[in-house]
Amino acid sequence: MISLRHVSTTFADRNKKPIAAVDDVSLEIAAGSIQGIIGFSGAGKSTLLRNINLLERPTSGQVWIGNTEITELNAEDLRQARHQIGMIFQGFNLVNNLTVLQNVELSLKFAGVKDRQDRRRRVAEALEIVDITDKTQNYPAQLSGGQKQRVAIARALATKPQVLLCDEPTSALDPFTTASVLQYLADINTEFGITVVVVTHEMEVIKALADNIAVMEAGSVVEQFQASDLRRAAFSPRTSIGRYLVSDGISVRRAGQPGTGEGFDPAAESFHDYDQKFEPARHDTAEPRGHKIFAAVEGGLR
Ligand SMILES: Nc1ncnc2c1ncn2[C@@H]1O[C@H](COP(=O)(O)OP(=O)(O)OP(=O)(O)O)[C@@H](O)[C@H]1O
Repeated sequence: MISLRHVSTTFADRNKKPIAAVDDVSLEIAAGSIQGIIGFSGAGKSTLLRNINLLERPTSGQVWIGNTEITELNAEDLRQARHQIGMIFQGFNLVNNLTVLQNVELSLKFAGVKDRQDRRRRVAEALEIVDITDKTQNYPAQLSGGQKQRVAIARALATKPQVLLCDEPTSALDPFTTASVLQYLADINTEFGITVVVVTHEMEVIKALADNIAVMEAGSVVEQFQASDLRRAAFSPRTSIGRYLVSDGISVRRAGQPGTGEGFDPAAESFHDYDQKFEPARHDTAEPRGHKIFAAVEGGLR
């Protein structure tokens, strides 16, 4: 239902030299699925995500949401279409001098919901979905990171979108809070059938959440597979990220000791810089989506 067709986005660097942030990407994202996009820092993941709602308009190519080519829409039609596409960010992007209620209500005001009572009812519904009704009158500074992200999710859901774009949604959160936020995203996908697109550099996030995975390198999608492929013994990914995803984590060679030959080997992969951003997969407790994610830590989270 989301179709990116030959999408390219070029920026100019400080010396006016072109940077192909996204380079001829074609990607089909099935309605109701969770699509993960993973890659090196600077691979073009965020730009590609922002291409989907034209927060960053592609230099060339087409973006289709369902039967609508949104790259063709005029400003007013695009404004309407954007209400079908919610977005959350690593830094939450809440308005600091507005309460939780006012933050969520803002998206409804922008969407043109005129009736105040109607807005308030929809705010209450959205806050209920992420279990944060007790913080309605709080300001963002009075919330934890996880609570802020839940408010941001409520804000994105208030207009009842078909698509939820998530740009590094858990990168600023600790592992326990990460598990909680991922569970909400999984539940929202299951319950409302919302298509979720998640950009992240966190391997365990991709493993826990995504149905389908696209690996980006230097502006291109270089490999695609399904999460279920990662559990097939015969699956042999081409990219180092794919190999990391099927491995149990990083194996480090120690001087004078033989390597185990298992896991992801940063020395062998020439992957040092990248690896500093990545943590070993610590949670082998992740269950398939639809079950509780990270069941071991779930009890005290909500
Ligand atoms: N507004 C911009 N102006 C100029 N260059 C940009 C702009 N936005 C992104 N870029 C460049 O485009 C490339 C892709 O950036 P992008 O943020 O999409 O990558 P990313 O994979 O999301 O990386 P990260 O995980 O570090 O956020 C990078 O080289 C980046 O410096």
